[in-house]
Amino acid sequence: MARPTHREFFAVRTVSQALAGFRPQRRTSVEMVALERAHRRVPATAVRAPHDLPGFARSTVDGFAVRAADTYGASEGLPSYLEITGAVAMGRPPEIAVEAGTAASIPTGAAIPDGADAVVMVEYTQEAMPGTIEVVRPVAPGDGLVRGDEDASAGAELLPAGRPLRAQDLGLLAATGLTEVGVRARPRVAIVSTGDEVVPPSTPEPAFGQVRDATAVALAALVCDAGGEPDVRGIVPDDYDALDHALREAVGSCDVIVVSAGSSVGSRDETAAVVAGLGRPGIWTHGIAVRPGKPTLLADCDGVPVIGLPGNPRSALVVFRLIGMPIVRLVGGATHPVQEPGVRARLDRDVPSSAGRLDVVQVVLRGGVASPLFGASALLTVLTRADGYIIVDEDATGLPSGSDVDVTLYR
Ligand SMILES: Nc1nc2c(c(=O)[nH]1)N[C@H]1C(S)=C(S)[C@@H](COP(=O)(O)OP(=O)(O)OC[C@H]3O[C@@H](n4cnc5c(N)ncnc54)[C@H](O)[C@@H]3O)O[C@H]1N2
Ligand code: MOO
Repeated sequence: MARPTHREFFAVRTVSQALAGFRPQRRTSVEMVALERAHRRVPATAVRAPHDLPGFARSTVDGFAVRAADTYGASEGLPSYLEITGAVAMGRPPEIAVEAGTAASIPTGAAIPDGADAVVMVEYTQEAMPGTIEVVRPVAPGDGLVRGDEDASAGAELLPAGRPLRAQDLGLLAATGLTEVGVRARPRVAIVSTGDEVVPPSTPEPAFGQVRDATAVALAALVCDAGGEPDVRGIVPDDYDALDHALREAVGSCDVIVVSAGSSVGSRDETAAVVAGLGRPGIWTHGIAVRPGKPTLLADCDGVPVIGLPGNPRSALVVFRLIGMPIVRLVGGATHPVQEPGVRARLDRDVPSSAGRLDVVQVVLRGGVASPLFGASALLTVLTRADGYIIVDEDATGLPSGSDVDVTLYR
């Protein structure tokens, strides 16, 4: 009698072990990009201020540049009288200096003239007679202005390495005259779909038993979200040689490889065998204690991280968000923790879970109440109906109805 073949994977790693322990060394190269193209790109090194910013002391109000001491004790009943000796023009060096008993009119943003150490807002002055103002409120030195190095002093770190550039970061770089920035190239991420039954989404009428590839295009979108450049490489049949060929090609031209399906223990599931022979050190784990997504595979093949995702599209997307996107970000130099948008909400049903396994549960949000969505991993609409998801940690054995939970929102 033929002995039944029995293959098995072990969920030997938890999600946190995977996130902390599977840290590929690979980083993309550095390229210079113009600010206009730098949004969300990742600085390869910290950016330092080439000079003081703003570079000269500036007024922050419309008013009069003064010596603060000349205004001490000023009030409505007992104003200080100051002689106006001139006006500072916007965008030009001041042509006058402020001496004791005098003031210069100044607009918001203009350079503070020599001798002045504060600016009185125009609202706290009035013209006593032509050429003389009354000041009815005292100012302290430094009031109504920013110092020449107050935004940044020369050499100070403006932006950290590894934090994707945001709109305000681009504004700061522009203000310092840095019109280009050195960033990591976008990691090129190969997306390989496998399965004899999987056909392109454009297939008008799949044969009975065939399914359209739902995963590749969705993974490509998540790759973009993680700062990568998706390289969708089509559908490979459940065949060792075909998959071996497809993955070898990808290793030569990509920074990360994502294989969807074929990670489980069925007779057609070739991913692990192919990945094991693809490069060193090879498979880091085959199996992660997560639901959905247990048959996940992580490998480093000659410096290229390989992520084998479960075939069910929903599971694939959940795992890629949890474990794949951090890998893409890391290879692309993003070392800063990502704050996903989230809200607190109250669960309206019990959520069961087993200890030792992390569960990702989709929820619908209505007025601060989170309703869990249940359904087989094969069902995509559980994801599309959801507003976000909650995580039941490894050490919890479920969450009771009424618990306050953190919901991570799908954007
Ligand atoms: N005996 C066991 N069977 C299964 C287990 C198990 O632990 N023991 N785990 C189940 C879980 S959980 C998942 S997830 C799947 C994962 O299987 P594979 O990664 O080997 O993937 P396949 O078997 O090839 O496909 C599963 C399912 O997904 C469909 N699929 C695959 N690719 C696509 C795609 N690109 N677009 C749309 N749908 C896709 C495929 O047709 C299958 O229906 O294994 C369970 N079984
Ligand atoms: O891992 Mo399966 O991915 O639970 O559906």
